[in-house]
This record gives sequence, structure tokens and C-alpha cells, in this order.
Amino acid sequence: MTDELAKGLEDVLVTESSLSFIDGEAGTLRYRGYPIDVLARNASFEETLALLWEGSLPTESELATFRERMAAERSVDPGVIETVRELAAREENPMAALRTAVSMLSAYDPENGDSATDDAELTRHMGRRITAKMPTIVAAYKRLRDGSEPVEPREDLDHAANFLYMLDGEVPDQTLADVFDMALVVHADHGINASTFAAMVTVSTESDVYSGVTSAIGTLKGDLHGGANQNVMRMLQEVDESDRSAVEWAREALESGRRIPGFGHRVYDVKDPRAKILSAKSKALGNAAGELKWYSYSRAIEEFMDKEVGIAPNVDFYSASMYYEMGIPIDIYTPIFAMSRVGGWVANVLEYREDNRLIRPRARYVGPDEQSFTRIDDR
Ligand SMILES: CC(=O)SCCNC(=O)CCNC(=O)[C@H](O)C(C)(C)COP(=O)(O)OP(=O)(O)OC[C@H]1O[C@@H](n2cnc3c(N)ncnc32)[C@H](O)[C@@H]1OP(=O)(O)O
Ligand SMILES: O=C([O-])CC(=O)C(=O)O
Repeated sequence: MTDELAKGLEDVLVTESSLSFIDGEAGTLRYRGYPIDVLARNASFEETLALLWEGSLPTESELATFRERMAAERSVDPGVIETVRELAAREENPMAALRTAVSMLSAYDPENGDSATDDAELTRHMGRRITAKMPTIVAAYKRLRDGSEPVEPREDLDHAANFLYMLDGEVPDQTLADVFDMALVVHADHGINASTFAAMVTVSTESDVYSGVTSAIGTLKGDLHGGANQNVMRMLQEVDESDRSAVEWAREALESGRRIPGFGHRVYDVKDPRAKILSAKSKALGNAAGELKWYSYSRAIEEFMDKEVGIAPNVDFYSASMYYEMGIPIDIYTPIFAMSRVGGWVANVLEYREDNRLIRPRARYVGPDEQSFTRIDDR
């Protein structure tokens, strides 16, 4: 037993994993050995899920079967959609709505039972159902909140294109569908980040994958984690509405003690490799739309933070302007992150459960020594 305090579990090794390799000094990320930029350019989200969940890249026919099985699970029971309707009417935060709806999905899972949480095949099926249905929930929430009815999923579209279709009711153009698919690929897994750890803690008690993903959604929601992508876009809007340049705005924000969302990372000392990929796409989309200001503000802030503060952007920095350029509402950015990261949550749950050990760290006690109890009437 050691009494060394590792606040925030910084640098503590808690498990072994064959999923994400991260070199924080070099700025390298690989899923099962494949560099993230190679996957971003060449693999679809479904291919990436198969890689993470099954252990290797699928063949063409394996991928076709994988896609078909995923697509067949997209529909969400009307009982859950009614709850989403109620949550939208109450203007519930979209991540909180997603957390509630995903938790509720277990009641409609045909294989759900309270036994066999150690059955990997069953966990895989449930993980697939959750992953397939999350976009349907997010799109339904967004439409109901905006006063329109949900659009039923289509099985003939890819995961990414189907989500954009359910969001707008129109099949997206191929360029947008490809960019969105790439965004799902690059957000899918990232070692023992806070939300993945939350999922692992939950299932380490021999709880089920629905509980694990529900814990993880609640964890991703926070501003220090997935919630940062929305804050980045709100910051860019603040810059735009101010009479300052982006650099002046950022300098003043830092001087007033604010943190700049989308910067800094527990593991990377250099620019997040995913931010490089997303920044190029943000620029390309801005150029195509003839509106580069969001990308330009972002670049200016990045240069300022690099030269004067020495902190680099993380994955949440350029996804913000990229989604904005795609016309996606800001409060849906973090739910989109969850729609992708669920792939990593499920993969880590499957891997951790192969050699499960209850996760239970300790706190150093700093409270009072033993005290004598005074009955309530004598206090
Ligand atoms: C998908 C993701 O989860 S990526 C992360 C998304 N979160 C954000 O973008 C929110 C903004 N970033 C942050 O708050 C942090 O960088 C975190 C939480 C991501 C990482 O934090 P930690 O590893 O705990 O680093 P820590 O908070 O100790 O920061 C180290 C130093 O950098 C500074 N710093 C870190 N991030 C920022 C930032 N975004 N803006 C300004 N200063 C920052 C801190 O003030 C601290 O300085 P100090 O040592 O002088 O006090
Ligand atoms: O790894 C982390 O701590 C945060 C992060 O970048 C991610 O979850 O993608």
C-alpha cells in the first residue's frame, strides 16, 4: 500500500489496453496500431467500430454484414421517443436528455436481463444497439426541440449520412457526409479519458453496458471534457460580437482568469493530432462556403496560445468551427462526440471485462481524529 497521492489519477496506469496508443510528446494517436490520420482518410466509422470491437480491420464482406446489423438496429421504440419529446419540451440539456434516453433503452433491449453481464457476445450486441440508436435519439431531440417531428432512420444510408438525414430530413451531399464520417472516426477512442474511465468503473462492479454508457455520457458532458467543443463555438461567437480582434479577446480572457476552451490536455504536450485533421477540414469547409472567419479566429487564437502561453489545441478546438460550418446547432456538438465515443466506451468495456478487477482507489483521510458523539438534545 502506498500513501503517495495521485490527484486526478494523473499518469497512473490502471489497466493494459490494445486499443488506443497515445504518445503525448510526439502527438501520436493510433487505434490498434493504425495512425489516426490514416484511418481518418481511409476508414469509415463502421470500419473503425469493427476494428475497435472485433480486434482487426474487417474484410469487405465482414464490413457489409457489420453495416447491415448496425443499420437494422437504428429504430428507437416510441416509448423512448415519447420521453425524448417530454425532455425536449422541458428544454433539458441535450446531453442530459441523451443520458436519460440511453439509460431507458435497456428496458426495450430484447436480450436484456440482469444476468450474464460477463457474456462478451451479449455485451457486444447491446453495445451495437446503443451505438446504432444514439444518433436516432440525438436527431429526434433536436427536431422535437425545434418544433418538428422526428425523421425515421433509413437503413440504406451509412451511419454518418443517416444521422445528417435524420437531423435535416434531407439526404446530405456526399462531401458533408464524408466529413462527418471522418469526425466520428477521429473521436471514437482515446485511452483512459474521463468518460471511458467512468464506463470502466461502472462495469468493473459487474454492472451492465447500458449502465456503463449512461455513466460515460454524464461524464463526457462536463466542460473540461466533451463539453468543451460547444464552449469553443460560443467563445468564437463572443469574439465575433466583440470589438476586439481574436488575439485581443483571448489575451483579455486569460488576464481575467478564464481558461480558453479547446486548449490544453492531460496527455498531449503538443498539438493534438486530431486537431490537425479537423483544422484542415474546418478550413476546407470555410473556403467552400466562402466564409473563413470562424477558421481564421481559431487560427489566430491558436497562434497566440502557442507563442505566448505555450498551450496547444485539443480535439475540441477545430471540431467546433467545422460543425458550425456544417450548420449543426451548437448544443448538439457534445452529443455528436458521444455518438462517436460510444464506440470507444463499448470497446474498453469489452476489453476490461476480459480480465475484470473492481476499480476502487483510496482517499487519504484528512478529517478529524476520533470524536465523542453528543446526542442531538445536548448539542
Ligand atoms: C475531449 C477532451 O476532453 S479534450 C479537453 C477538453 N477540455 C478543454 O478544452 C477545457 C480547457 N482545458 C482545460 O481545462 C485543461 O487543459 C484540461 C482539463 C483539459 C487538462 O487539464 P490538466 O491536465 O489538469 O492541466 P492543468 O489544469 O493542471 O493545467 C496546466 C496549466 O496549464 C494551464 N491551462 C491548461 N489549460 C488551459 C486553457 N485551456 N486555458 C488557459 N490555461 C490553461 C493551467 O492554468 C495550468 O497553469 P498553471 O500551472 O500556471 O496553473
Ligand atoms: O484523453 C482525454 O483525456 C481527453 C480526450 O482528448 C478525449 O477523450 O478524446
